[in-house]
Amino acid sequence: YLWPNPALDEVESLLYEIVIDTSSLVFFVSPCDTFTGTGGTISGRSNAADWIRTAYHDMATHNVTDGTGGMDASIRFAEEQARLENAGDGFSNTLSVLTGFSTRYVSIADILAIGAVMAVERCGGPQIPFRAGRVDATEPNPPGVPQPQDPLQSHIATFAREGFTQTEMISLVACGHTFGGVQHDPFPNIVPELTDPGNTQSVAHFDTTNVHFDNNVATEYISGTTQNPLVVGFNDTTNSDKRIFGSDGNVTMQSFANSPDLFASTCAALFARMLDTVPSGVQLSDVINPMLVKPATPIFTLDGDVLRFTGRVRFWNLTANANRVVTLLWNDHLGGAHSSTLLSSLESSTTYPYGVATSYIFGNSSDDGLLLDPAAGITTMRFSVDGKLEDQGGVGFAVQDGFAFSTTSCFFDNNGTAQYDVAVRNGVNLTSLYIETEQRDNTGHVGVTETANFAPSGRTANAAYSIWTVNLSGSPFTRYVGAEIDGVKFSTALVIPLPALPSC
Ligand code: HEM
Repeated sequence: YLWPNPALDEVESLLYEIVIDTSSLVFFVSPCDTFTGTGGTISGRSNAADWIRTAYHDMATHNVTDGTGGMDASIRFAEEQARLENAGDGFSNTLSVLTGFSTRYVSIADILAIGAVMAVERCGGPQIPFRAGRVDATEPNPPGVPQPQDPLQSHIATFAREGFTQTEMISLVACGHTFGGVQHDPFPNIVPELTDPGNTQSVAHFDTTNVHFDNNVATEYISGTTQNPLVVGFNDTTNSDKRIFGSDGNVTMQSFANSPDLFASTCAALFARMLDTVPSGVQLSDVINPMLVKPATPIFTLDGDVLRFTGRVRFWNLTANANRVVTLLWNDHLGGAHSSTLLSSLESSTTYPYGVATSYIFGNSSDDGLLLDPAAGITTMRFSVDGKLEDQGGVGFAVQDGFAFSTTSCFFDNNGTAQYDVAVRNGVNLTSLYIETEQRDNTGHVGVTETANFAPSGRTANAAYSIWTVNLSGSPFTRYVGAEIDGVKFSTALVIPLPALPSC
């Protein structure tokens, strides 16, 4: 994809800038027996298993014929969770962690899919190609998740309705059931109460490595040692894995038992298909790979006759070179071309599981040349690394300097109201300039509303920019400035008041 793309930029970071700290999604599956529901790690449960099961149950309502259902986060509705086919608290546990990671740009459905990917990848499984763009359903889907007591023919028909062949059904069930197990509480007719202080929720696991992706679900099944409660359960009616795994004479399960690699590659492909099963009309992105050159959204501040340009750029897997020279090149509105060597003192490197990111900050000090003449401004950036040009195949990295925060913003101390000034470049095709606020609705979905409009103040900032203004009270931290320029909407965090506005 081409930068800028706020939605894909965020997803790319979630997938590849993997740091395990309390604010990260992967924290909740690190280590893989982490369980944030009742009982913690001694419960016999795991977030990893819950997250994978949740993704399947969200997808399982899909109907290939009419294109309804699929990965759309409809599982978040209480009406779906109350159905017998969605027994257990695994869905509410999953959503209580993952919903908070959704944003205006990344839907809950995308986050559920990323959660499943992280659970598999961080717990021994293969890398799963990821596409973004799932759309959150606004109401529950009709029922349609398979249950253990259903006959084999019904399971085959259900997976066909979801878009999977019988062989794919066998495989996908095995791929899912390498994690977790069946709990006593929601399934008392399958699992008896276990009196095990290390398994307080009485979970009968599908294989002996229940928080780790591996082919033990197949090797234990083929060798006859399996304790999978859906294979050797005391009630044969609910032995759905036994009927499903054996439905092709064990050919598929035998192949998985023979080859961990075949199991891993089959699961990677089928998990991807499961997660990419979306209602018709939803358009997913291409597979998201790490971006080799990825700027962060630049921020412009207009200070009198100076346009300050601050930003950051991240390079992926650069070859080590102590004397590396990275240059930012840019074109301006007057036909000029400029360059500035980025300071190695502002370089930092982070090693992530899938690669090394090397970042440079630019424009936050006065000596690296990014104090621009406002009339010239900037239209596009390019980078050069040791002489090699990085410009998205000639397109460049387009930058929007049509609006900039103005340092004329100020604070009326008497009543907590601030005057927010934004400078607008003369001559831009500006349709509207407004304050945005984000809020979650009662289903967790993040919406954006335009809550106030800027108006021209009649003041000019300099020959190139005029000031628009709005007075607002309350915290700026939840607010964004939005602008529609040439029919395209841009949004940027409201950073004017930082560190502090002067008094008006
Ligand atoms: C005919 C198809 C299927 C049936 C009848 C079935 C049935 C079940 C049942 C009864 C449980 C126990 C849930 C609990 O105690 O909370 C379970 C757990 C699980 N299922 Fe399935 N399943 C099927 C297909 C799948 C598929 C296709 C996947 C994923 C690709 C999957 C992933 C999981 C996972 C990860 C768990 C463990 C949850 C946990 O331990 O919290 N299942 N399944």
